[in-house]
Amino acid sequence: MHSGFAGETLRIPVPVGTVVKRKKGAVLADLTHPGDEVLVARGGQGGISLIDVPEYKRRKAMALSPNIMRDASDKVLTHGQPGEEVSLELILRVVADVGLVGLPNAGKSTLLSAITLARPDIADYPFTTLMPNLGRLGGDPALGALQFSSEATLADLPGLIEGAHLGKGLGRNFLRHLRRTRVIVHVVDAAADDPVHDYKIVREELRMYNPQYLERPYVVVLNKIDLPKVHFNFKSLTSNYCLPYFEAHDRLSSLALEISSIGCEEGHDKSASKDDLNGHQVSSEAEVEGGEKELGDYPRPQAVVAASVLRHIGIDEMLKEIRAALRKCFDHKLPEP
Ligand SMILES: Nc1nc2c(ncn2[C@@H]2O[C@H](COP(=O)(O)OP(=O)(O)OP(=O)(O)O)[C@@H](O)[C@H]2O)c(=O)[nH]1
Ligand SMILES: [Mg+2]
Repeated sequence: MHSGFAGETLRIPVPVGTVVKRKKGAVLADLTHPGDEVLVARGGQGGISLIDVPEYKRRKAMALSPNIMRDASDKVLTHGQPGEEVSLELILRVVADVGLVGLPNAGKSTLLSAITLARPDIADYPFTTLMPNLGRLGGDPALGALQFSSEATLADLPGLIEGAHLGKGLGRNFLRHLRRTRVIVHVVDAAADDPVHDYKIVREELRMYNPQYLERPYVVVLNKIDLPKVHFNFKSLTSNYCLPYFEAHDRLSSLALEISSIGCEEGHDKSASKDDLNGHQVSSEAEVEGGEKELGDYPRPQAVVAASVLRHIGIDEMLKEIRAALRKCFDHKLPEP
């Protein structure tokens, strides 16, 4: 019996981080490492030529298979069988250690380009970034060999808006990219009218999409401090933080203080304490456990740093804090996607 050459294996290259699942079905593979492969459809059984097969064996094979063909020169062949056909869904979840999140125009892409060799599009209008951009942060030169390496991949994500978890803006399309990140960096435009409100919108969107995101160590970058408005805005920041005229110059520190106080000490659910930072009574533990956790019940930021990523102000301090957050979760296992 003769068989022809086997057909070529069809390999479809996909980016690292691709999840392969059956359309509306089970996940077949999560390709998180370079070189990972998965067989999604087997090739068919090849056809066989019976030309040189002795007559009695040929008759036997022909009797066994209904799948027989005679060509013009009376050569007998059995047909091959078609290969498997599958419908798949390929979902990309980028593999990055750090995810940059914030409202559109906050300066996420500018930040990425300031500390890595990535050159994403940057522009003064919302939704400049439509797909995640990745950049590689080098190790900390201050550390010697064999010490903790803070090399990390950063993902700059498209801007978030209120209702993103429901699909508004670019919606859920990119919130899933945070799944594999260990550390989150919130980029906040400190020159905006109400940066605290902006920051809360983003945290709230993360919470609504996946509350686990709020448990991860995070750093808040108050960006654009080169703009005078950041330091001299005589309007109140929020209703709780009305700044009298003579304190207006200290807007930035008040902003940092207010943001760093949103949340609880790690390991201490705010609900366990009767008083919050402002001395207000908070709900009892039982009440919070029974209901949904609020932003204040999740950990506070590791750090709130002021920077201008465009003018390279505060970059060292920012990197120090991002590296500290990375170091903190260095040994922690990533949650299963
Ligand atoms: N003055 C000042 N402008 C900045 C700073 N960082 C970013 N910008 C400007 O802010 C605008 C938006 O910057 P991007 O980096 O594109 O913002 P983004 O957060 O990536 O925006 P999206 O991709 O739309 O979500 C650009 O015009 C930047 O030049 C900063 O530190 N200071
Ligand atoms: Mg961008």
